[in-house]
Amino acid sequence: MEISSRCPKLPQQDWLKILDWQPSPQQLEQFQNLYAQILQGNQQLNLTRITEAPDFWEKHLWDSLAGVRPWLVEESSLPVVLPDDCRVIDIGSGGGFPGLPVAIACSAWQVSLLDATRKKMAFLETVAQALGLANVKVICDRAESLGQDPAHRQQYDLALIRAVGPASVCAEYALPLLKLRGIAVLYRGQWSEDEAGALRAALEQLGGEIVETRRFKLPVSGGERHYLYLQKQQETSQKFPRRVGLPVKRPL
Ligand SMILES: C[S@@+](CC[C@H](N)C(=O)[O-])C[C@H]1O[C@@H](n2cnc3c(N)ncnc32)[C@H](O)[C@@H]1O
Repeated sequence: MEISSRCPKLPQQDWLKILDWQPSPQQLEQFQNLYAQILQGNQQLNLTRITEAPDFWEKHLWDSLAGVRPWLVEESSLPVVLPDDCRVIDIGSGGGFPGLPVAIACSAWQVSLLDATRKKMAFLETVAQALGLANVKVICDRAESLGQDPAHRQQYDLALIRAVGPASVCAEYALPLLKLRGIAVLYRGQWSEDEAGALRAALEQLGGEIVETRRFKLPVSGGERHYLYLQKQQETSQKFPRRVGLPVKRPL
């Protein structure tokens, strides 16, 4: 492919480090093509500031997959078994992270990428096609609206959400979209007990619980990452998510 040949090569080592998972040759090629597509899309759209190959590999690919490691390596201690054709939603997907790397790694999963920005979503549609990802769907909407739409409310086994806002806002976006017992993965950098306390208070109102918190160091830069696993224990009250803008303006 012409784009790939002009694109720097991604580092190939270290996938196994901490992640305990190794992509197939086809998946490696899809990751490389994803990198090429994102670099090209970045010329028109403000998709990401992470463009150097080692950074892209670590902060977009590796980090995206670290959040779903419990299912990648089938050693999950989480109280949920995801179905083979797991329905996943990546909320505030932006340039396609973590949803696209997850769709590449878990090809049986049905991954919906949700973002409010139409141009980014149109771009992600073309990327999914170029990569041959038949398991990816793109939705252009606000999380607050989708969470009140019966076609999407309580329809997902797994919600992924990275860099979209404070944890309680992410929880208000994610919990209504989950099936009962479904899991939301909150991708965080630093994480404190104070933040955990605020999140627990929000989850009490939303019918969820933090069932696990995992901490990893990124394999190259050593940056700290936390992955929070929230489970929906009870149906979320119909009053959540609140109307567009309110979760951010007045976090739970
Ligand atoms: C900082 S970017 C993060 C993108 C990606 N998740 C990542 O980690 O690279 C945040 C994205 O969330 C989207 N977003 C923020 N609030 C949203 C909402 N309420 N509904 C849908 N998308 C939202 C924005 O349009 C933006 O693309």
